[in-house]
Amino acid sequence: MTCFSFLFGRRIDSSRQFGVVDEDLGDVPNVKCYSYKELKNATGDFCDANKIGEGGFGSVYKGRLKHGEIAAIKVLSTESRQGVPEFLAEIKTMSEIEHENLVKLYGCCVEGNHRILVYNYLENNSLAQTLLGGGHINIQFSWRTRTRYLTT
Ligand SMILES: Nc1ncnc2c1ncn2[C@@H]1O[C@H](COP(=O)(O)OP(=O)(O)OP(=O)(O)O)[C@@H](O)[C@H]1O
Repeated sequence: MTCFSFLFGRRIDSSRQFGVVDEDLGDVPNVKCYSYKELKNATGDFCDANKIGEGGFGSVYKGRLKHGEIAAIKVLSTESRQGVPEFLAEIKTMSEIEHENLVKLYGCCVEGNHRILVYNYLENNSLAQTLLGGGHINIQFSWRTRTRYLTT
């Protein structure tokens, strides 16, 4: 509850940079809120050495949270084609779904203009990279296996 009061409280400020949010946040379930400071510490100040990827949302960093959990920390970039509505939609969707094959949303950070999502960290990068090669991947599939995954 505290988290979403906080979201509401910051909506006006964040709208300057990310655009006004029309979404009804009332039905968003409780999600853990992280401080920007904790995520900054977790990622070594979002340093390049900890950057693990880049998506439509912005940069993704690997970090160690204060209780030791390793997390994938997705920072909404100001240049992102996605905005606060997509950020909120991702929180809503991911907090409602729990499945062994889906990444788990630990929580988010909404502080000033910072919009950050915190997920559990998955080894071996994305399935696409594992199948297509490239990057530092520990799994090596045979071409027969790759073809099977790509055609099913
Ligand atoms: N939970 C995670 N664990 C480990 N690495 C991750 C995790 N989430 C994202 N990444 C890395 O960050 C990259 C970008 O991920 P992100 O989810 O932002 O975008 P995407 O799904 O690749 O693309 P889009 O945002 O356009 O849908 C991924 O390809 C992956 O390498």
